[in-house]
Amino acid sequence: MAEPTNTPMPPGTPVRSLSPEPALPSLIPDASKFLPAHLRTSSGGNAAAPPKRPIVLHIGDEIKYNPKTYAEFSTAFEVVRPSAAERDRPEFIRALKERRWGDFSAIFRPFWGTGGEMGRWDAELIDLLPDTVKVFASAGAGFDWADTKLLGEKGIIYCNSGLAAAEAVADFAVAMIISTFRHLPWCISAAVFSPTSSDPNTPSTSAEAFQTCHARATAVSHNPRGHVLGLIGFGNIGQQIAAKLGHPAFGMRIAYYDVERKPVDLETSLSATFHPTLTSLLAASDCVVLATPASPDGKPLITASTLAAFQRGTRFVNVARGSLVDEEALADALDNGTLSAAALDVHADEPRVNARLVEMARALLVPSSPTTGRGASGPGPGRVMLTCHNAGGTVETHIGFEELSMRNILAVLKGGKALTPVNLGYLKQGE
Ligand SMILES: O=CC(=O)O
Repeated sequence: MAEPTNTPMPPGTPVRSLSPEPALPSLIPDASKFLPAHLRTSSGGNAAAPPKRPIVLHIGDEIKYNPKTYAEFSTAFEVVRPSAAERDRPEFIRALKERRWGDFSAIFRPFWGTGGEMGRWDAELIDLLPDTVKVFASAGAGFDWADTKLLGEKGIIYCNSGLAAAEAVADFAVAMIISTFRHLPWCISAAVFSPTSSDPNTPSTSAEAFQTCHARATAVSHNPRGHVLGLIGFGNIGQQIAAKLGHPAFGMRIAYYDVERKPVDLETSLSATFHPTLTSLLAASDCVVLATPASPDGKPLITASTLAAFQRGTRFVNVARGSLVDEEALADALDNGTLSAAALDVHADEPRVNARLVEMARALLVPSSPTTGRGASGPGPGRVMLTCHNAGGTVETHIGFEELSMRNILAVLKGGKALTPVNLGYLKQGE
């Protein structure tokens, strides 16, 4: 996303795009060779001797995919990697207090699955950072695991890696959007159904489940073409979803809401219609997709009150953050027909998934009066698709996470500009 879009919005601003926009040159260099990492694992002993090169605190797994960039990175910097035990929050705090890793200049988290063991980067951790820290570059499009405002106020630029994840997230969103139109969870689960329930509405044999689905899914399934896809957040991810599902491919009509209206030529190239308010977007959409970062205050955007603005029978997809959705209100909306289907990759209380939504995802209930889709009311089969925060998770994303995080640190510590900063708005002038 262009820097302004990715800069934190003023308090109270509702949404912005999930990922940065500037086109980077390929983030995926030759990854064919595995470079043994020249890493110094902290011994847990005394502070390091004064460094000749800036120290980079590398949290999480070793670099796997980008040997060329890592060779440059580890030549330019002294890379210090705390052990797994040191990344546990109490030990991490102890180490920061002891200045065990010296006066480091950057924090580097190249992976998504590791490096977060110390928990949220809140005031407790940030206040312990040495004044030398200039940049924190991390894997991940989302950045709700760090108080980026406080980091900015301390003069530390936080760079996310949404750009590297955008294609994977957009691809996954496409699958989820199609699922809401075609009731894929029903089609999949009926084919592999094994009867366990005594519920009279539930098919009692797998053959019956198969035939029921085969016969009845038609009545509630629709082609996406011509339907309005309402994107909340129109950064790199939202734009890629629009490009994949709009004209000429799937022929959906693209609408979006973002804190910043995008340039007209971009709107034109994606045939996207801007809505100045969330309510107006919701009222116009046949399928609403969340592609925006978590609210800075952690509050949900999709609540009973915003759900009231949806058209009856709308579909809903979340590939952004679970905290953006009041899941009980969402389950109510599925129960009362406000929503005809939902697909959620992210959940409010991961790794736990809302029990009502799980029940709906498992349901093989036959609709008592199949409708034409919109306006389907009451529990219906296959209306909820739930996945395990998988949208961004591809090898290509991880190659990009590593590369982009290193490039951000190289840029900032060599006196240049961060590539994908998200908190410049909180840095004092001149920093
Ligand atoms: O959720 C995934 C990410 O933040 O990249």
